[in-house]
Amino acid sequence: MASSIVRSPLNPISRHVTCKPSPSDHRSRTTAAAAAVTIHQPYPKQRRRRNVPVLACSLQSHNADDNHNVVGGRSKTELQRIPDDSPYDDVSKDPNNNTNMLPRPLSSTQSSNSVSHLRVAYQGVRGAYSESAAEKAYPYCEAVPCEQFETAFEAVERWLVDRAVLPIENSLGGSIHRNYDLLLRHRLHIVGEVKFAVRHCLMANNGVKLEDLKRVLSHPQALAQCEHTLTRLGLVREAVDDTAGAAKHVAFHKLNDTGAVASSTAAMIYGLNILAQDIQDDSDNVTRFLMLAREPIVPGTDKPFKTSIVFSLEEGPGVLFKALAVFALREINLTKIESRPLRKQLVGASDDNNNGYPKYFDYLFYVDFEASMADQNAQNALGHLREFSTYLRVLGSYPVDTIML
Ligand SMILES: O=C(O)C(=O)C[C@]1(C(=O)O)C=C[C@@H](O)C=C1
Repeated sequence: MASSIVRSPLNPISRHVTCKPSPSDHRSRTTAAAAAVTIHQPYPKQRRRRNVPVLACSLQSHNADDNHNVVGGRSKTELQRIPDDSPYDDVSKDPNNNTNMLPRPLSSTQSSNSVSHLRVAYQGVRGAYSESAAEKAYPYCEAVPCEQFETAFEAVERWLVDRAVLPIENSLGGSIHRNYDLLLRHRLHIVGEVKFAVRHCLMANNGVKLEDLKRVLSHPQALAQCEHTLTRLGLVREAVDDTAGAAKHVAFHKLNDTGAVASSTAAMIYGLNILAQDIQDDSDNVTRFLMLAREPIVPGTDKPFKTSIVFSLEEGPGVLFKALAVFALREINLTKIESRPLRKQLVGASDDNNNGYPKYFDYLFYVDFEASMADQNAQNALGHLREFSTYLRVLGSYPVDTIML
């Protein structure tokens, strides 16, 4: 009986050549960034205007049509706006003195589903739960598939898309640590959250029966969420980049001893047969996704807001207790706390010595609390926390998602 997860040697999504832009050359950066979008249209019937995947590494296109698709309904000049880390973000250095290049704060309604024509990056291929979450967050959006989580962050930073929607925690599998780390590494802002009910199906090619299956492919989180069923069936588990990518791989290679764990939407898109439905260990299986943008939203007090922060603490007894007490004292409810190893170069901390011994186990604490940054109580709590934190960053203050889909 299989108990371990093995990483599939096959990457079902990426079959691409690299062409990295030079970081020093703005022109080559924007051109290469635009060329990072390549054509993949294996499914002729599309529900709505879809874009082509953003790849982890750029592919220089030689096809004139590719360039047309890169634009995806927007003008090329729009896509070639200056990225956030550009030397031109100070308008005085912009040769065209174009003030439109300056980021504008979003209003809290812009973070919500009232915005149309947005291009929204998600990780995975069509049929991934992240795509559905992106469509819940921005119902009229153009969902843009990305190879990796990091690609989605970069797509926003390079103005290839307007937002990214990425999973951060699941009620059965826990935190998606990679995205916590990427939130710190990148300078995007959390502008909203989406909670999405994840209902997994076991699927295979037509004619393949449950008893024919020897192994099953899926995202590691999805495999973990279906632990009981997969163990009962005695299937060898193989981890791939996303659930829909697993379904696509099984269909594309016409595998007859391998199934996939993915959504019913993925089964439909890739023409697979659903052998078992709702195979997650708990019927209440919810993934929380974050909506990310280049600019923060203006926090309000007109509806329930949540704020996400990250901080590190001075060394000493009871410091974490004191840090959490700043919220308890003000009756601010914490909804999530996560700790991750602190990589000093990311927060600019100095190399500490612990009584002459080097310190290897420094941590960052990610906390979500139920208050808006427009609320004086929350401002006071953070002012208090700053007194004994060595690093503090507000990742975003955004409306709470109260509608479960
Ligand atoms: O693979 C997908 O379909 C995803 O959207 C990714 C992901 C995740 O990373 O947690 C999202 C939701 C489910 O919990 C399983 C997988």
